Amino acid sequence: MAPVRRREYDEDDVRVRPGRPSRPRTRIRPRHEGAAAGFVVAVDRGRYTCVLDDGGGTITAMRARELGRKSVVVGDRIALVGDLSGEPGSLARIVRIEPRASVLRRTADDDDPYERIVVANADQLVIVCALQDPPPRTGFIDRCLVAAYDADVRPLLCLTKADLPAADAERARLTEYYADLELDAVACRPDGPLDPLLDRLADRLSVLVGHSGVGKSTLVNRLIPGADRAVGGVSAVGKGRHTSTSAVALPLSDVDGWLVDTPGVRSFGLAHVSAESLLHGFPDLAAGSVDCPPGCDHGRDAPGCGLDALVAAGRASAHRLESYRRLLASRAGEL
Ligand SMILES: Nc1nc2c(ncn2[C@@H]2O[C@H](COP(=O)(O)OP(=O)(O)OP(=O)(O)O)[C@@H](O)[C@H]2O)c(=O)[nH]1
Ligand SMILES: [Zn+2]
Repeated sequence: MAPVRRREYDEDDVRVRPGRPSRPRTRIRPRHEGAAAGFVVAVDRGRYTCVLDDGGGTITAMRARELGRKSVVVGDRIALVGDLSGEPGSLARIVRIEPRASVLRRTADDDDPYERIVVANADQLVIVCALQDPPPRTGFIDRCLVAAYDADVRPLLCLTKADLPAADAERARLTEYYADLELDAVACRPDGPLDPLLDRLADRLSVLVGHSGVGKSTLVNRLIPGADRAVGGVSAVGKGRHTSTSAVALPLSDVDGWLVDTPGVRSFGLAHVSAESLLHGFPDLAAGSVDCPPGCDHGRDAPGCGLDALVAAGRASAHRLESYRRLLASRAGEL
């Protein structure tokens, strides 16, 4: 008999029946002891593409009924049983979702109560933003920062089209705007090396998010040759083949690490983020809230709000406060 490993049992597992010879009985056997570990790289209509930790093979799986209503999302670490061969037509079962290190959420709109998880276990949110064409929008970046801080995921600003004429001026403007934040940023140009970006992607699960046209697909295709992400909305392979709008995790070629492309996610609705958490997305303003009157909502008309005092004292930027209040108002359905 195999030796019993202690951690598989605890007091709840052993029931001693009174009045009988005290023979401990195992009530609960550790479930799916031999299950394989893996992680989810794509989700498509109830089918989950998973990569096995052991050997790195790719298999297709479905959810086991015992998962109940728990959703399985890209990035989830899971336990798999059944047919793990990966042969065409084979189907494994996901029997367990491991605890998530981070959960990146969004709602479709700021007033949409239905929140969905974009990616589990992400280490980093890469906010892709062009320096020109389209010009950078700090409102979008601020919104992504809130989502990142809320999810406890590191934000990285990735500035594309650094080769265009207005790039330097725009970059200076952004640096100034985010001067009070420890916000890491890299700039990319088509003719320049991607090493600074690769350094930051190495050994991480990174999620890319950006508006249409900022050069996200171009970037993914450079980082992962063969990824065939549609550039300019048109697939390199053929029309319609890459119109999927769900997230997909792709392995980086030159370094260890994964990149999650989120074609369907153009921005983050923040209905699920509380007003206080929203302030965490603005660490340069947060200090002001200690001087607020009790119950202050930090809104535009809040009397005696400490955030106004902070700006008046020159310790924070009025533009940043304006951006915070715009998000606050948008969440409250005022826009
Ligand atoms: N000048 C310049 N143009 C770029 C750069 N990166 C991308 N582009 C161009 O910008 C346009 C949009 O690029 P995409 O990679 O399709 O942008 P996207 O963010 O994936 O947008 P969608 O395809 O709509 O999702 C294309 O015409 C690219 O050739 C860059 O670094 N510099
Ligand atoms: Zn306040």
